Amino acid sequence: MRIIKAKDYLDMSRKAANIISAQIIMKPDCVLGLATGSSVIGIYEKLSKWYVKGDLDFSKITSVNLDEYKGISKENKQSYYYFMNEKLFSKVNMNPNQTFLPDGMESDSDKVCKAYDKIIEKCQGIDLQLLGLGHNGHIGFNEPNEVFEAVTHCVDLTDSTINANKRFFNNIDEVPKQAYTMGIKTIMQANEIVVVVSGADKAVILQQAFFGPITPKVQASILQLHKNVIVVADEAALSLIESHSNKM
Ligand SMILES: N[C@@H]1[C@@H](O)[C@H](O)[C@@H](COP(=O)(O)O)O[C@@H]1O
Repeated sequence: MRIIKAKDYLDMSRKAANIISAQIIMKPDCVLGLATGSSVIGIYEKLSKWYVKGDLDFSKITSVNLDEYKGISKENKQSYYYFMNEKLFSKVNMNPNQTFLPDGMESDSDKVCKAYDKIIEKCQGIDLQLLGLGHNGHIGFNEPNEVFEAVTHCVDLTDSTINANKRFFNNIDEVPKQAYTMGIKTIMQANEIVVVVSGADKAVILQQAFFGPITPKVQASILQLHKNVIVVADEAALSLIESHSNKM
């Protein structure tokens, strides 16, 4: 695992966007595993700008997103589909037939999850997986658990996640209680993983996830076992980590 220290959110976004750009330039038909959340917005802004400048071409890229709320339509502004479309897909020349998220409107969980795993399987491997880090250590919507779930599944969101995400909704009752998420095995099979973490409020969980014991109670801790993980974090998020740590 490599940790790249960024000055602040903007610097973190620029550094992470550079890693993703390098992937796109070196392999124009790569498969990107994409994420939602505040931590990745700056990255999508950079990638969109570089596309407009003519530096990046997304036409051959395939993307598979980590997760989607259950019971929310694509048109709903809080859906992850809407987020991805607004922040990235509509800003670059991605082929809409090659961007995938779990179908939040399908109530048959088994059907959605199996269909999504088929899509991922057809991609023949994720070249680069982008991840944010939840305050409870979740990646995608893999919430603290007794086990690491392997493939796409339906999750009951924890109160802390519902609470953290209520800022995007009119009130807490509107926050969906369930979501579909890619599993840990699928994430771990990605060739390269880039985790972005920003802010003092993520300092404790960053320390637990990357320097604590590997446990399904902190799902991100499994990333310590991946051979090619880059954590791009700002100074505030890294404030509890000794700068002489051999991971930095
Ligand atoms: N499902 C998403 C995660 O994929 C994301 O990493 C996390 C952190 O979000 P933020 O970057 O806004 O802190 O939030 C959500 O719950």
